Amino acid sequence: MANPTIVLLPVWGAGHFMPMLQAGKQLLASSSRPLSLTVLLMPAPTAQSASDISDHVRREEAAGAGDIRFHHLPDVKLPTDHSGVEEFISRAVQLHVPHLRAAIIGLTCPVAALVVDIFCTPALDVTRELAVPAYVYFTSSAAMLSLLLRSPALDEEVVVEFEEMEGALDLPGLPPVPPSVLPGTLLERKSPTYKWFVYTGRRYVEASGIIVNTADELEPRVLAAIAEGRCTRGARAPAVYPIGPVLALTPPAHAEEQPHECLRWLDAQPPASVLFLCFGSKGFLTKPQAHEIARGLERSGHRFLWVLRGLPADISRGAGDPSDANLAELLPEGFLGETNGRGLVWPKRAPQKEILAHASVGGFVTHCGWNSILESLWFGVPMLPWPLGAEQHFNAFTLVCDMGVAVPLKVDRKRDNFVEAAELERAVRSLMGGGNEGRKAKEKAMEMMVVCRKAVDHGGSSCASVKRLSEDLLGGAVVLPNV
Ligand SMILES: O=c1ccn([C@@H]2O[C@H](COP(=O)(O)OP(=O)(O)O[C@H]3O[C@H](CO)[C@@H](O)[C@H](O)[C@H]3O)[C@@H](O)[C@H]2O)c(=O)[nH]1
Repeated sequence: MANPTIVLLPVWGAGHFMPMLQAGKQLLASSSRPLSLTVLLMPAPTAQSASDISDHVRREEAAGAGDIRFHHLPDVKLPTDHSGVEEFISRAVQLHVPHLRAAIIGLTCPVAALVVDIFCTPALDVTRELAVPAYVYFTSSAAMLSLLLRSPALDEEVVVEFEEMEGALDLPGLPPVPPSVLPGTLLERKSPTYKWFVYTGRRYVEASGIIVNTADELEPRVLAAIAEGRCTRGARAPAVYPIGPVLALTPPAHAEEQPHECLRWLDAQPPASVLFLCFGSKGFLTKPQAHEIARGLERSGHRFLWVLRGLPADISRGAGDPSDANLAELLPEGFLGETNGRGLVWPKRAPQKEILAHASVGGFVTHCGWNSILESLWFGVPMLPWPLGAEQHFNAFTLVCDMGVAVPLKVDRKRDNFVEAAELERAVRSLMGGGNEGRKAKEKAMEMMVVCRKAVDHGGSSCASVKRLSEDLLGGAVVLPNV
């Protein structure tokens, strides 16, 4: 009989697809018996995501490493009347449920599990029907997982909107959480995205396990709280496998390849002197905000490498990718000339991981996507958190208040996450200027770098977790009637 296969159902965003595939590859590599990967690809909703994914698939197929098969699911008519990204993805996944079912039934080998992205809760219906073990691949932090698992209880305990409640929220394993940092999905209880969040929290307990892109040593208290059932009202929570940091690191460039222009610019800068600003795969800035940043950076006097992206061409879809920035239109007149030599503004997607790995980078202004945070920790770079949406305000809170790897930045969430020039200048000076706050964040980030690398090394906690997971998957493999 053919080797058992792990079926992956990723969603298309850069912060979801790549880490999930990478995790799947780690599982194949650490399994004691041969396993294969079947990756189900839902058609991506934007041209950029579609081309990112097909590039990635092409590279994987060309490399031919491991037994990995990609299976394209048919097109569906995507929703256009959604109220948020979460609802958009979740409804798209719902439309794919029949295709998913057919794809799994059509497999001609035993199925070890279906591993679904955090947005793919509707797929759990298929695993239940076919009695296939279901696992969730959680692309965000364990802190965020604890919030999700605890959300059905919070929904009953708190009767007003969270922002109107008195005091802080109790999330086991974390310092008291101010409601103002909760993900936007939780801030309006009547909204479909709120309902989606609580529904997801309720259904996660059905999974055989939750694979989390974190390490035991990064979030020890939260992981312990989940394992002890303190986030699920004492009920046994699904087994949690912290296997991170899972980072899809770019292989070193061939000697004959020219390094990226941003890296060549960094080569000419002193060690740890450059502040790197990048707002994730979806982040873009308006002209007033870009002006404010420009003024803040100029006045701070520090060196910077700023990835500045413009408005998506089609903003109505909620999932649009930012466009290449028109710098002449977005930046104040004269800014590029005045900062020439100590600053570089890059208007397109940049090789973030390679930039964070560069010795000249000393700080990172990040939108607090979980992958960006892990990448920053992996290279020991302290952060200035500038959350823009999703669970990023909550991530920013944990970076500052729990991990201590970031200097706080005042972001006005009620004004579309606006940051004033003076506030940015203050925070940049604090992070990059050698003061107490910045030094502490740097020390902590260096500590976390060691922790992250140890965790995935042989004998490390995440390495052990991947092994345990691959054994559990092998043990649970199901033979469907078609085999
Ligand atoms: O110019 C760029 C911009 C981004 N990246 C990469 O793109 C990924 C971005 O991932 P992440 O930092 O997680 O941000 P998002 O793409 O915004 O991720 C979504 O998914 C994450 C994981 O669930 C959530 O934490 C975020 O809030 C959500 O917005 C990272 O690997 C970056 O290195 C680049 O290489 N170059």
